[in-house]
Formats: sequence, C-alpha cells, structure tokens
Amino acid sequence: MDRMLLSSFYKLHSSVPSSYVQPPERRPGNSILAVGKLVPVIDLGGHDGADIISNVLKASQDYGFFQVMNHGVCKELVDATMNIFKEEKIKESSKDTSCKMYTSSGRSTKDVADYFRNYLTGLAGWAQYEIENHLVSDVGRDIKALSHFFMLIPPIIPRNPPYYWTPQSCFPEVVGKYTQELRKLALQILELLCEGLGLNPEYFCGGYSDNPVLLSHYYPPCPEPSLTLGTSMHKDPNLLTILLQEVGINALQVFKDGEWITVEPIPNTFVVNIGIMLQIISNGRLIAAKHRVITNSISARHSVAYFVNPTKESLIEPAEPLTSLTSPPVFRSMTFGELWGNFLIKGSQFEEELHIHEGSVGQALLLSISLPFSSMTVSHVVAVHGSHQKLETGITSKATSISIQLDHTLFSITFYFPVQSIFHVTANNGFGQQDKIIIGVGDICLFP
Ligand SMILES: O=C(O)CCC(=O)C(=O)O
Ligand SMILES: [Fe+2]
Repeated sequence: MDRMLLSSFYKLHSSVPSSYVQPPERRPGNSILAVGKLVPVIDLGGHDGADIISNVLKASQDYGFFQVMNHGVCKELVDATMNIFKEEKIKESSKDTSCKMYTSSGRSTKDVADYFRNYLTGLAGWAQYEIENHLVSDVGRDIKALSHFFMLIPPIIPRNPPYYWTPQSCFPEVVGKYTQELRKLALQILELLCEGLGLNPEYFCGGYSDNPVLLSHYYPPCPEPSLTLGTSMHKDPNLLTILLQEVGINALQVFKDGEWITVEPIPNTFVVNIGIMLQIISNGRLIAAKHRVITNSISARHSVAYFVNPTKESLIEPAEPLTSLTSPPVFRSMTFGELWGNFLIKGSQFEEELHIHEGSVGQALLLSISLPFSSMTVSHVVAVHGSHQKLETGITSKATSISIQLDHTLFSITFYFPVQSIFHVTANNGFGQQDKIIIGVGDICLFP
C-alpha cells in the first residue's frame, strides 16, 4: 500500500485499508451535518467600507471562516493556477514511476506520492499524540496527495529545492504571479481586520506575513467516503489561510456549534480562514475554527491553499492595544519558530498549552514597588501591564524574562504568569539584592 500510485489504487481496490479508517466518532458518516447553513460570503468590492470591515470582523469572530467575492484577483490567473496543479498531478499520477514532487513530509527527498497520502497526521509529534490518545485507529491517515511550496515573495525563491515543483514552462510565471496577488489580498483582509479590531492597519505588514507557503491538495475519489477523511479535523496553525477550492464538489466542512457546516464552493470566490496565530494576536477575539475535508467516490478534487506565515523570529502574542487590565492576555507569547516547532512535536495538544488559564489571569501577580529600587528582573513572564509611563517604552517586548530599569519613583505593575509556574523576582535597591521565588499563581508580592 505504501508505494501505491495514485492512478492504480482506485481501479484495484473497493474498500479503504484499515489504517485509513477514522475512529467512529471522527467518521463523516457518523457526524451531524448542518442543513442549509453557510459560512458568510463577503463582497470585497462593495462601496461601503465600514460595512465590509464589520462583516469581515463578525465572520472572523463567529465562524473563523468566510468566503470573499470581488476580491480583485483576475479569474484567468486563478484558473490557470488551478489548472497547472491539476494537470501536473494527473500527469504525474499516471506515470509508472514514483512522483517525487509529491512530498508531504518535507523531510525526505525519497518521499513519493501514495494514493493515500498522509499530511496532518503524518507529522511526527502530531501522529504520535493522536495515536497515544487513541484519536485515530492505527494511523488514521488522510486520503490525499499534496505538494508544498515555500516561497519568498518577491522574488520567488524555492526555499527547499528538493521539494520544488519540477519546473514547467509556465509554472514560475503563473504560480509566482498568483502568490503575489494572494499576498496582496491577504494583506488587504488583514488590514480590514486591523481596522475592525482597532489595530494599526499596517500591523501585519512585514515580519508577520513574510513567510508564505502555498500548498496544493489532490483528493482522489475514495471507495468508502463515510469511513475516512481527505484532511483530518484540524485548525490551521498559521495567521490566515486563503483557499481556492474546485467548484462543483462539496468537501470542506467547518465545525460550529456542534455541527459541520459545508463550505460550498462558489465560482470566483476564495475561502478565508483565521489561523491559531491570529487568534492569539487578537487575544481570542477572532477564532481559528476546526475544519476537515471529506471525500467522495466519484470525483477527484483539487484545492490550493495560501498560508500567511510569519518569519521565525516574529513574536506571536496578544497585540498590546487589545490587552488591558480588564482584558488581560489570554495567550502567552512565543516566537513563531518556537510555536511552530512545538506544534510539530506536540500537535494539536499544544494549543491548550498556549492558553493562560482564567484563574491565572484573574489572580495575576501584582508587584508594587514603593522604594527606590534601581532595577528588577522577573522570569517566566507572560505579559506585563502597568501604570507607570516607562512601561509604554521600556517593556514592550514580551520576553519570558524581563529586566526593568527603574527610576526611583513609585511604581506599580502587574505581571501575568502561566498557571503553576515558578517565577523569580529580583529587585535591586542599589545596596543589595532582594530575591523572591514564588511558586504558583495568585501570590501577591510586595516590595519591600
Ligand atoms: O483542501 C481543502 O479544502 C482544505 C485544506 C486545509 O484545510 C489545509 O490545507 O489546511
Ligand atoms: Fe486547514
């Protein structure tokens, strides 16, 4: 099975191998499908700017998903991009040799295309977590082949040459242009969200959006669609995703209020969804929704996903203007590199670890300083809020350990720590140090 070519499997088999069968609670055949419900469709070409902002914001808060029409990306370019991916996959899948370009792991140059290709459950940690927690039977793999493109724009540089698509005559121009257009669209949508949230419209320009990835999925027909999935249930771990799906095939589903809502493909629209990073940056005001892809026994389906990813160094944390003493950060801060690494190792379990639990926020450590200390160091900090004006300039970066130079004035700050952390406060009054180790959350520490 492992090296089965895309072209041959469907002709030879009439059932799904057991390793691709989802556990009963995850099978599409056993889940509740919402009837007549749709994710919002937003006209980006409308004249009422305030209306567009409020629709984009509301859809991102309520569903974490929406579709956009009149998005400004020309139809010919979109069609040409979809066709390139389709034609290449069909051509490659009919060859008798391995399709090296269809790697999904991104780790092995020897990777070949299988009929049943595994991606989300194939990442080492994720798969391990799901197996350990009996979330999938055996491996519970996804039914698809996919290809990955890591691109820096502009110019278009394949980040990872072994996995770069075999150069076709028109591939760089068409797909390159497509990624540039999608970048513009992504920034436009992010700007609308910024305006809705009250952030600087350029908040996401630069590092937050400089690391895009284009991923094309190919879902072959499946002999038993009710038992398995094309893409397992997941949330996108990036900032924002813009998906081009093939028209005429209902396959993508979003989980909302206990039901699966089908994201019906509409000609000339893109599907947009909020990723976990944006949920963190918005301090939980926007939601990253669970979604999945079901298969069907008749038609193959293609989709092309453009993921907005930050650079490795970008700090992912609740945006300063969206946090306050009354609305404290609900997620901790981490660089994108750390976050991504943890995600690959721990999988979906990791999302839970990102939350600062309500108890810890409510009982944050309040540190008041009323004597002339000249400096202070605090470790394991998640976020800082304070009334002293120095905080605005001095402590904007949310490292897990901070050092503050004080100016001998009365000072009061609140630090938020993760649940059950051990943290260490050192205050220096110029004559000697005063150390305090505090275990747990909710301690109130007053100096002196
Ligand atoms: O193929 C699709 O419709 C969605 C794929 C997806 O969810 C993803 O790439 O994250
Ligand atoms: Fe996704």
